[in-house]
Amino acid sequence: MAGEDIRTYFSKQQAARPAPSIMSSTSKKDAKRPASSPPEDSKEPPAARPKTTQNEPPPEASAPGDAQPTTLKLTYHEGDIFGAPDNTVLIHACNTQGSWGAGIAAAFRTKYPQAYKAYRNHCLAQHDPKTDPVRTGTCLLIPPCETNPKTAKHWIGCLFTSAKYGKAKDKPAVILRNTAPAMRDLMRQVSEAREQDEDQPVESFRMCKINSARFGVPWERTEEVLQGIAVEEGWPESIQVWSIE
Ligand SMILES: Nc1ncnc2c1ncn2[C@@H]1O[C@H](COP(=O)(O)OP(=O)(O)OC[C@H]2O[C@H](OP(=O)(O)O)[C@H](O)[C@@H]2O)[C@@H](O)[C@H]1O
Repeated sequence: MAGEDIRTYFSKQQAARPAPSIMSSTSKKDAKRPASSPPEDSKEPPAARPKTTQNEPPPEASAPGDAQPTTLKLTYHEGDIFGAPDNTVLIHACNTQGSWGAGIAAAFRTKYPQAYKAYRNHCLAQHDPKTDPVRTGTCLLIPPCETNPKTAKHWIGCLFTSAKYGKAKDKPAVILRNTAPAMRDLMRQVSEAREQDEDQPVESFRMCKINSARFGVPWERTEEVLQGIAVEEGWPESIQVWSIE
């Protein structure tokens, strides 16, 4: 991404969204929904949609000749995800219990102790795993917050794709169902953060092969879900997938 104009990296499609509360998706609007339901999408209100009959395609389906929406592209890279330049968002999958206990999450905990505190605070203080759990299908976006001056200025995107972890983790189908809304929530929050504070611009996105190890979902299934996400204005059109294998 170095040297690349970030305006070419983000989509220029028109959006019609009001601005934003940022960083956590637990907005007042969302507070009424149950813990396991994904957030509403920010598409046009239902009233604006054409009525359909049984013989007509659903409103989401495009008519013949319509331009297809741009969908998210993934590019593949080998190497250390943590070697990213400043202003990169590092994305990983998380449980809602406040644990970055193993796998790449444990590496995040070691490298970004302040971010780990922010994640714990979100799961255990802003929410409560027993009485008011973080909703799966959402994301916590943590801006660069480390106090060690040697630590790179990385944003961290925590995709809540499973409520629990270990043997109690959600089933693959549930994790996959949570993945697209969590990623869309991340995109929305990044887009809003860029509108609000130009001093901390997000310039690129790196993710590991989320869900694929401890969460037990074959990468190809997560890949298919991510590649189906329609890109909205201000969202990145591509995400880098980094692996060390
Ligand atoms: N140091 C490292 N550097 C670079 N890449 C590394 C790496 N270590 C692993 N990878 C790769 O990163 C991908 C994802 O593999 P992971 O198992 O981590 O994540 P996941 O998304 O399946 O599951 C999430 C839950 O795992 C955790 O542990 P706890 O349940 O808390 O104990 C969390 O807290 C969540 O809950 C795989 O391609 C690994 O090869």
